[in-house]
Amino acid sequence: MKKIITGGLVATASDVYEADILIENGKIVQIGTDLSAEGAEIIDATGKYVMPGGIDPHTHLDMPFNNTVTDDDWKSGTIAAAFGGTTTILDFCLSAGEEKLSAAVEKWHAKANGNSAIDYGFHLMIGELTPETEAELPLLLEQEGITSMKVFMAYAKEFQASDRTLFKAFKIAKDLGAIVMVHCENGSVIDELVEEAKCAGHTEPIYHALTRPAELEGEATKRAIELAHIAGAKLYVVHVTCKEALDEIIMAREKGYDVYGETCPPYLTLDQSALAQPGFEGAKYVWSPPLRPKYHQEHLWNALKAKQLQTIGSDQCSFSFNGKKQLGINDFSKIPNGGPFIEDRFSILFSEGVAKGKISINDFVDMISTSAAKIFGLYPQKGTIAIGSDADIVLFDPSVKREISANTHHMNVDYNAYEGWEVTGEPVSVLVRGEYVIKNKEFVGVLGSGQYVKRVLKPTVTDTIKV
Ligand SMILES: NC(=O)NCCC(=O)O
Ligand SMILES: [Zn+2]
Ligand SMILES: [Zn+2]
Repeated sequence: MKKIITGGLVATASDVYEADILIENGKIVQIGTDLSAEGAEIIDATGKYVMPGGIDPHTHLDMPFNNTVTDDDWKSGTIAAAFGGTTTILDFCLSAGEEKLSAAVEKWHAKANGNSAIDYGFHLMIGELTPETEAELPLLLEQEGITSMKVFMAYAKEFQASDRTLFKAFKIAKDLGAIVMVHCENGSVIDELVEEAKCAGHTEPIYHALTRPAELEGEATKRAIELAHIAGAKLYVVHVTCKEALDEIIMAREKGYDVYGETCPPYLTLDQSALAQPGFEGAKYVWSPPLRPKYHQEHLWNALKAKQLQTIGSDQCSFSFNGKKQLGINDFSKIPNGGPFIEDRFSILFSEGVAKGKISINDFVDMISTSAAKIFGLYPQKGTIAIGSDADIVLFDPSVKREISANTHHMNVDYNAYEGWEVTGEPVSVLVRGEYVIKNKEFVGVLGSGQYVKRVLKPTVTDTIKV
């Protein structure tokens, strides 16, 4: 079935222009004025931006974590993502204990297959490397088309890897042409601070933030940067929250190091005081690294504007407040870490960024889609509006206002961290490979129609597209 999107303003990472788009067999086949094609369905995009579908490079769906499992699975998570303008997610495949990495990938395929409303790929999540897992990596990454793996410098009881493993991961990634994503916090020192706080009798959610100071994110970020540099590898720092980490990233990029950075909507818009609310309310805002004092936000916006940070991930990792968050009612260190952000990533970034004049519409498209496509090997199949690209397209109304609420969101959680916020701008219709998933704000997609996207490893660091 052919479709022509007409009357809208096409927005990419570099341009904004009036044009029609002809879609055929899931691809963009023509961009121009006054297009026509026999039998084509005409989609009127008057008053809307026509932009590439969002690529969310950081989600955790149906993931066991902190002695429980996230509340959004592949069904609810990908429907919510689609409502929010996201057409591809990259989710983290987690191996449990001694499990082989290939078994984890198989498990993740089983979770996603038949359940995803949008396209998807995987990152590998690796703990301490063993000779067995190390031996598996090259073939696994190549066969599965996985170009990225995440290593944790925190969460000692679950995933924290030694510096030696981190360094090995960088060397392997360099040889294969993959990128290592690193959770940069000094987990060992955090554990000590947590013990101290608990011994002093502190139980409240705010101690989650107070025991994970920004300096420990800055220190770990610097360590990861230097280890990646010595190994000659690319580094992607996930969920950057603070000036201390930013300073290290900016310094490294100025020296020409291959370092990329991601931040997430809450770090740009919410602050540490959310955890200090009376009672247990602050548990809704417990994730890692934690929310910081407000002044960090300006540094993050400036870094985005200056392209020192490249992407916005949701870090979707949802736990209901009246459900799993209650595991930490008497002990802040037992509150499952994570929040629900897959659905409002577009709205928050557009409303707080573009509508308030902090970033341009081109910056927005770059951060929400294009940069992630380039860094993780999806570009130009995805991440742009161009002839030959997948017709993953969002019709975005920049003028509409709506109130965010758990009563109307589509995530499988009983709260929204932005409850009551009025935002400007909303995805109205969303197409994945030319098929509607959201049509005039209604879900019309098919669970299971989302396809697994294989990516291609780039053999050398210098071959990669710089963003
Ligand atoms: N961010 C968070 O608190 N939960 C998800 C796991 C991670 O990305 O560290
Ligand atoms: Zn993390
Ligand atoms: Zn995460």
